[in-house]
Amino acid sequence: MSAPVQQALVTLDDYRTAARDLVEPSAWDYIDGGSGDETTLHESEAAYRRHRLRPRVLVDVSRCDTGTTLLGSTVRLPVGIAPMAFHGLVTPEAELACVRAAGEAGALMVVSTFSGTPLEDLARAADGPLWMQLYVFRHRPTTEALVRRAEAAGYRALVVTVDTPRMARRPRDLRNGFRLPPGISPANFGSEVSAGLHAGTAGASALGAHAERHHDAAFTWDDLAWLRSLTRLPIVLKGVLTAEDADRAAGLGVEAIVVSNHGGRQLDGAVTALEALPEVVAATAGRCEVLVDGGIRRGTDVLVALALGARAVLVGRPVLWGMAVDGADGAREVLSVLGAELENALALCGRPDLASVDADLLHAPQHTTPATPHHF
Ligand SMILES: Cc1cc2nc3c(=O)[nH]c(=O)nc-3n(C[C@H](O)[C@H](O)[C@H](O)COP(=O)(O)O)c2cc1C
Ligand SMILES: O=C(O)C(=O)c1ccccc1
Repeated sequence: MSAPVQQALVTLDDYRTAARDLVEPSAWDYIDGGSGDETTLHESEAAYRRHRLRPRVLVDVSRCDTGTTLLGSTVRLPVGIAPMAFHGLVTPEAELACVRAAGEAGALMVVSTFSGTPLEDLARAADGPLWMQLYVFRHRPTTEALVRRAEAAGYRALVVTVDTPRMARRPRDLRNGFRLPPGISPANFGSEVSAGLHAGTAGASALGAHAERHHDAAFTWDDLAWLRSLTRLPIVLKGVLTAEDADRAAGLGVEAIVVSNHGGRQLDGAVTALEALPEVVAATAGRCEVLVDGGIRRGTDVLVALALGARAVLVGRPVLWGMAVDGADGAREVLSVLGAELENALALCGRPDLASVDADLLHAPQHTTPATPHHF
């Protein structure tokens, strides 16, 4: 009998299915899971399914260009890799695989504070733009050192995550007593902050306990001014979901916002990022760039986000699926599938470039929560 034919992986969901069997179960749950009932996690993908496109015809789409700029850096795709902790959970090359894939795909990469590879090594391996994600720790010298190192290594922006004053209760991690396996540790700070991540307790997550101890839950808008004064790097706020906060951020001179509910991993029951996007875009009124993440799984999802005013999207879990399947090559393939789907969708929508994508591309959404409050 001949060997079974290896099925080609042609959608991001194919990568998810393939990755599931390759990742240790408690690590899979950490990556795949969300907080609470995982309502926001599921709704974040479903929100994209409720949009319908209005294609235009008889437009020259013999060449379609997916290129743009993000805070002045040129990218071939309006897609960045979302900051995610500990890529070593899915591939031994860890974050180095991801940096290589981002460079080959012409995509932005956002490096997590909790990368398992030092941020300087990643900068040396990169040939595309890198942004550094920052968790603000109670231990301010550690936070400040991360800023200085990101500046020195050539990172082009700081992405301050503001939806994680503490880690949400994530039932899968609590049940599994999730902790880091031996050999995987945060590489960007010392033992004063990294201790305890390998210790398991039934009913608790080592990462949750860590965030409780070290994330600064008292970090406020005033402290953001401190961060602003500390560095000339552009500041990006990740985790904004309301017009009020977006307006305040833009008023403080923040250069970009990532509309995000942390991939359904923080406040369960939160609005989806796609639903929040229009009010954030309206509130910022062009004062800063707006990106969105959470649940983007198809090229048409990218198109919907752009039509609602995002400049680009970030993609999280699918990149980990790619790396679980085939390291750097797998991550590059995931980005290339997404890019090919986007390019295909642009052609079939009669939109030869991203500048021609606007709200006219969208039919009135089906059964969505209104983005602006109802007036009864
Ligand atoms: C395994 C994992 C680790 C993450 N770690 C971080 C992190 O260290 N910092 C951060 O700001 N966001 C983190 N996130 C959230 C992502 O940046 C992003 O908001 C989310 O994954 C987007 O949703 P998606 O996975 O549906 O694309 C993490 C997400 C996952 C899945
Ligand atoms: O798991 C996460 O979503 C996350 O953001 C995080 C927070 C603290 C430590 C490691 C990851």
